[in-house]
Amino acid sequence: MINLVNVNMTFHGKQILKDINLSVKQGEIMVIIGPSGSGKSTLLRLMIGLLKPTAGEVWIHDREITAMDEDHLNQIRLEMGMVFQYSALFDSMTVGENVAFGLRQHTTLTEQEIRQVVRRKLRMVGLSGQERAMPSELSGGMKKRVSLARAIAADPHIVLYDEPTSGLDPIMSATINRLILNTRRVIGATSVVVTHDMASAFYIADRIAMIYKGSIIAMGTLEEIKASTNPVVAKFIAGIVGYTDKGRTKS
Ligand SMILES: Nc1ncnc2c1ncn2[C@@H]1O[C@H](COP(=O)(O)OP(=O)(O)OP(=O)(O)O)[C@@H](O)[C@H]1O
Repeated sequence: MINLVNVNMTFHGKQILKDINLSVKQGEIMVIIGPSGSGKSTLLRLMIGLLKPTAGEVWIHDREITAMDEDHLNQIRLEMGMVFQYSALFDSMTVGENVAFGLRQHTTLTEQEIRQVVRRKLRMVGLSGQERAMPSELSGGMKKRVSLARAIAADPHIVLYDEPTSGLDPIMSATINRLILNTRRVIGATSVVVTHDMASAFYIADRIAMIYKGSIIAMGTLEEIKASTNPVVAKFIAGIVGYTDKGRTKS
């Protein structure tokens, strides 16, 4: 369970997030949509404690994390996995070492146990036998899948995804979408997915929250979002106000 209470975030005097209240239920897939620069990635980084809000509270299960020191935050992060926007694999490590990284750092599993987990997670993302490959040998979609295998290596209670389908063709996007659903089914993880890909949002979301200029302007099930009378929401989901490949919004 994730709970954001009156969260505000300011960078260099500019308010990026305003009075955000967001509750993600156990096992739910919450999708965050919104134009480029509206504060979506910032929201994810607040949830995993990489940023501290200027004001407000961030609750992970029953613990409020904003005032925690790094040691306590690291303990909380053991229960969380994050799939970063650009996969963020360690280029000098093999695929297997990437997936094993967190397990080696933070668990007491033996090497044999770690190898078994790595094999299982790579199988889950359709990359069986790729342990020895280097990230540079992989396509973008494969890198995303390795990144997902790494994020779920320790069976986290919470998985955060930052633009998991960006830059992928429709077939690979569909594969990633199915993996997100499968991850929730297999490990029961509470999931937050930031995306500008409306097809993906519609496919995987239990609920959708739309951020616009730092505020949540709509939240609800797919049907509720589709029925929104807010013109900004209606235009966004119809693709009229949206994200372009150049990272700018059009209106
Ligand atoms: N560490 C930082 N320091 C200063 N400004 C920042 C920082 N991180 C984000 N910002 C600013 O906050 C705003 C929101 O950024 P954020 O990355 O959260 O948006 P986003 O909705 O995820 O955008 P995109 O869809 O393009 O990834 C942007 O104007 C960005 O420049």
